[in-house]
Amino acid sequence: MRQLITVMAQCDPLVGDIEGNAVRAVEAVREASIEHHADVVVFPELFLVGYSPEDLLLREALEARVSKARALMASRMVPGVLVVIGYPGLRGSQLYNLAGALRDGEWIAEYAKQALPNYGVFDERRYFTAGDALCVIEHQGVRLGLSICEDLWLTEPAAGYAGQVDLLLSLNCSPWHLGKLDERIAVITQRARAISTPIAYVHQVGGQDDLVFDGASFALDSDGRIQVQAPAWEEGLMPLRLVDEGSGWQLAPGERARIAQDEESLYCALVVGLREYVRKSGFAGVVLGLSGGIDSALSLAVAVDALGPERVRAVMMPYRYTADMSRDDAATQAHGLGVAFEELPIGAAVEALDAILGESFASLDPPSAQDVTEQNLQARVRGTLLMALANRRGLMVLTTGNKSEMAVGYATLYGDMVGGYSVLKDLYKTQVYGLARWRNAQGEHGAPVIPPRVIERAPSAELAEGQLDSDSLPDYPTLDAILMRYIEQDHSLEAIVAEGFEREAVERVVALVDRNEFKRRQSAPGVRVSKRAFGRERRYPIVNGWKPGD
Ligand SMILES: Nc1ncnc2c1ncn2[C@@H]1O[C@H](COP(=O)(O)OP(=O)(O)OC[C@H]2O[C@@H]([n+]3cccc(C(=O)O)c3)[C@H](O)[C@@H]2O)[C@@H](O)[C@H]1O
Ligand SMILES: Nc1ncnc2c1ncn2[C@@H]1O[C@H](COP(=O)(O)OP(=O)(O)OP(=O)(O)O)[C@@H](O)[C@H]1O
Ligand SMILES: NC(=O)CC[C@H](N)C(=O)O
Repeated sequence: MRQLITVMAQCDPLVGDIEGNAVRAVEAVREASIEHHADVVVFPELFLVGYSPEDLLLREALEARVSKARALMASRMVPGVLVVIGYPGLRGSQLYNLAGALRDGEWIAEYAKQALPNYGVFDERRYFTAGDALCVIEHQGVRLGLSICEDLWLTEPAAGYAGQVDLLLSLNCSPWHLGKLDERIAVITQRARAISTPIAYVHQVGGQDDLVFDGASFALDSDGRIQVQAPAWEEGLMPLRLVDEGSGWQLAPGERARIAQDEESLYCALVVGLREYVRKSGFAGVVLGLSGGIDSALSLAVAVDALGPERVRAVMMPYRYTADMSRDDAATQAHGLGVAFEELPIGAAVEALDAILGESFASLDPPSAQDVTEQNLQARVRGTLLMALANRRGLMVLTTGNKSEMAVGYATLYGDMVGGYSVLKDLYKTQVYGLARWRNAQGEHGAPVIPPRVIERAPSAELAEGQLDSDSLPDYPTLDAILMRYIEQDHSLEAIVAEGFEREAVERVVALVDRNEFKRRQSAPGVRVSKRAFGRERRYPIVNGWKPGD
């Protein structure tokens, strides 16, 4: 019997650290060779520069740095092992998204990605020229074909490999959103069947700005059945075996890791997104305002799971509208999770600002019931204090807004919107509730990490006496149902009304969404978990005269 061991290197590069990523690759090849007796080691798409490098791809020094990194890899390779890795490369005057093959100190073949995605979060045509040729490498008697991510999402160009290769190596960076893994597996399964060839789907893991990559690399046999499945959300080397018992090369059954689904994978995405943002940016940790409400409570739970309690600080900043229940719940949660906790009352600061503003406001009519100046001052004092704590301690402020609030502008600019990163940014409020309940159910010995009262009480910004979110917004299930139709599904105002929602509520919500693009543009980045996150995937002009309707 002959066999070929291919190791899928599910690694996490640092975008832009080209030399560092080459060193990471060299170490992974060594480990794959020692631990798994690898004959072939495959890395994800663009691994040397990391995904997505965006306009770093336009830097003049890029080509020289990539060449130096490839030379470094060539000088430190394990003899006899074939390494396939992604990088950008100038060939002639054109930049290509390449997969190169290295063996015994020599780069022996190169494949240029043919299908360049330019939708959703992708902008590859801004940088790359499409390749037009297949690439087959022979290694230890096995014919290996190369392919890069989007190539397999189209019928062509993989079709050309049918009957020509024994295994197709696919290098990928496929940003995660809810349901993505199922979508991905369905597409790649179809491709394996169509060309009747086993496929090794090698995927990046980790986080980069707003994008998260789930790993979960896998290998399919020529009937499209998964024979090897790497774990999601963690780095690792996953071997797969091609065996020939006389009747040709077949993919042998291998390890099959359990893959998290639904809330578990959503929660993992938030944890990985925050952990990698903080680690790669070099912060000592994070600080957040803990209000006794659900958004900051869930953000705190994610932060502790991502960074450990010793790198997280929580601050309760009470004012006259803060209920005792909020103070108690904040303290209970912080102590339960073992994070540093302090109370910084904001009364003196709000009063000082009121006094300074008093003279300027004196000539104006008394504020109307709708005037939010005083409410926003409270939020801005809190934001100022959090930024001061972050400055002095080398921390980053974790901002806690969710997608429902960001959609309708229910947040204060330079107030509760201060912060470097947001874990809930792409989660509707109803999803926040679901995830908080899920996290509580995972507590050790059933102990909730979020006090149940925080989940059960009616949501309030506590910026005015007896204030409830429902005073200014439809209840969250209704708000989210309208928002999901308007934002995720692009339904028009009239179409949403026709689906049975109250016209007045739909008009109000749609107007708020349209009017608050200015606020979203100034909001912190956060983990993308949907197919239609604000920012890259939903780009609207701030100033515009579009009338909502049909
Ligand atoms: N198109 C545009 N382009 C650029 N800037 C624009 C703008 N339209 C308004 N602005 C500016 O923005 C200001 C209004 O924005 P901003 O000052 O933020 O204030 P605003 O949006 O008027 O009020 C904040 C709202 O968020 C609610 N809130 C605050 C804090 C926490 C929570 C919560 O539960 O999470 C809710 C609060 O109850 C209130 O309804 C305007 O005064 C104007 O200066
Ligand atoms: N009393 C407070 N102490 C500390 N932080 C606060 C306080 N009030 C508000 N914040 C911060 O501002 C954010 C916005 O809070 P607010 O209560 O106004 O609305 P929210 O969106 O319902 O959030 P939450 O559900 O966390 O209360 C909070 O998540 C928290 O980070
Ligand atoms: N990097 C890519 O080519 C990714 C595109 C692909 N359809 C995905 O998200 O999986």
